[in-house]
Amino acid sequence: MLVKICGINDEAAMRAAAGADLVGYVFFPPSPRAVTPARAAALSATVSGGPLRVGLFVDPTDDQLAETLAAVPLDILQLHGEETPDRCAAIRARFGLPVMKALGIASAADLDALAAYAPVVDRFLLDAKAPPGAPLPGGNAAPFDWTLTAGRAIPRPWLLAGGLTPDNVAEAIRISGAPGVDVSSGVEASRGVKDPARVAAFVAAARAA
Ligand SMILES: O=C(O)c1ccccc1NCC(=O)[C@H](O)[C@H](O)COP(=O)(O)O
Repeated sequence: MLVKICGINDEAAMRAAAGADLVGYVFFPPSPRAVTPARAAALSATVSGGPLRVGLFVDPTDDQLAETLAAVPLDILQLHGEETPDRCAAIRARFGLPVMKALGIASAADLDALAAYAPVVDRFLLDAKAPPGAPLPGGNAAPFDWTLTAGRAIPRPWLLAGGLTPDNVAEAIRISGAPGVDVSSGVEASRGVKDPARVAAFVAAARAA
């Protein structure tokens, strides 16, 4: 079970997430969880040999990616915008890092899009579609119907995201069949502020599932 804590923006949360496999830094300024590349580098230094570092971008330019990577080493690029398969392929080739493509899921038909991305990405993050009027494309505490992925062949390793919490993650894994999970809002004390106890509880609950 792969566990990712997304939107890490302070040291206490980073320490609490040390038992996770992946931590996500949000490089999208409108987000309340956004960090600068320099801040992400400082946070990474908090935990030696810690989780893999995922950089979350929304329709990034090559310049944004290059400037970010010059300031902070990242292990995986998460693309959470409207990036096409061709754009994912170009980013992966130019920057030489694994790409995790986030896709919003609201119906079984949305899973059909995975086939076009599978040859050019390394992992999927299946999230709820942003609710109408939501200011962010992700991190909205919105779940999707977990039965949609049950028994369905997903053509790359994947993480389940959207509305997960320490209390529902075990059930979500059981119903969806997910081999990995990702959380942001569900481990926060208030929007954009991680609660270290909830972070640790989420990791423990996902590991026990
Ligand atoms: O978290 C954000 O602020 C964010 C902003 C812009 C694009 C994506 C964002 N988050 C993506 C994630 O990976 C979240 O962990 C995922 O959407 C689940 O979020 P939540 O439902 O809040 O747990």
